[in-house]
Amino acid sequence: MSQLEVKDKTFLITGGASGLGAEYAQTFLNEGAKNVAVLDIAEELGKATAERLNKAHGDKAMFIKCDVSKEEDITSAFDSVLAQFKQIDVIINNAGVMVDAPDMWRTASDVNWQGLVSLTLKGVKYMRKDEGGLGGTIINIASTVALTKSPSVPIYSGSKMAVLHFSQCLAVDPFYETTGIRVLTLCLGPTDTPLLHNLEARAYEPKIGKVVADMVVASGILFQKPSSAAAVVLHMYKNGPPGSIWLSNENKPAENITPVIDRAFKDFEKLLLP
Ligand SMILES: NC(=O)C1=CN([C@@H]2O[C@H](COP(=O)(O)OP(=O)(O)OC[C@H]3O[C@@H](n4cnc5c(N)ncnc54)[C@H](O)[C@@H]3O)[C@@H](O)[C@H]2O)C=CC1
Ligand SMILES: CCCCCC(=O)/C=C/C=C\C/C=C\C/C=C\CCCC(=O)O
Repeated sequence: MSQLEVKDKTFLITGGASGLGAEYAQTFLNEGAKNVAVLDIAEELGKATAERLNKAHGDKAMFIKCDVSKEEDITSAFDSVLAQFKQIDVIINNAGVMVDAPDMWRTASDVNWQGLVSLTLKGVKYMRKDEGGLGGTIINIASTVALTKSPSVPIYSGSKMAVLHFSQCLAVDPFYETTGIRVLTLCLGPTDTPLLHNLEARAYEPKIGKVVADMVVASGILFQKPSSAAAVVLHMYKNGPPGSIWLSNENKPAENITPVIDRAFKDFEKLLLP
């Protein structure tokens, strides 16, 4: 597969006001993206990010306040991006929160899971070539916690496993041949953003949160640079075959882990199929 162009493409990035979403916006504009729409619940931050991007890149960015846990926000944000930029070629479903605490887990699950599903379905409907669209790319952000067991944040981890499995099921052949839409998934390892601050308060139970927070400090686990994650997303966008799953961990280059995941599923199939 030849490399896909970033030039002339319009990106919609959720959770793009700060953290990794803002890093992805910057990276794709640096690569010549035509436009970037930043959707986020954080209004002041989002406006400031769009202003900064516009200063550096000449009015190519827009901010739209959008809470991805709210269906009506997603619909109206999607329509606003189309009204302003006339097209959407790439959706990065990046918005995510890690809070399994009793008063927050439902809202967090709506953001991490339902919001991502909703925007993916909206993107598919709009982009699909078999219904008059131009095709495109949808990048869904999962996590390495979808591949390992994290007892302190089981709800967050479950939502990331759901993201991974939803994306791979959606992409099964002949999805790409039919729609012209590449669905790509990123399993992201620990990356230095506010998501990993204040770990103690994020567990489903305070006692466990303390244990994890202490363990992370004691183990000296590497939080990779946001720029490493962005480089992987750029690589995936340019080179990722439809349905592929990628790893970004410890500042290493992009690794296509589709064969590893497929092998595991083949083992399940051996158990389950006649
Ligand atoms: N930082 C890390 O170690 C890892 C992050 N990830 C995933 O990467 C994605 C981005 O995470 P970070 O940038 O690290 O987090 P972050 O906390 O630094 O930034 C998250 C962004 O999402 C926005 N957001 C929160 N709730 C929202 C909502 N309801 N609607 C729209 N936007 C909302 C926030 O305002 C913020 O701008 C998330 O999906 C996260 O789960 C995955 C694995 C590791
Ligand atoms: C605390 C889990 C942080 C999850 C953030 C994420 O999406 C991906 C992180 C990848 C690795 C974990 C990073 C730091 C945590 C280190 C040990 C976790 C132990 C998990 C647990 O006990 O639940």
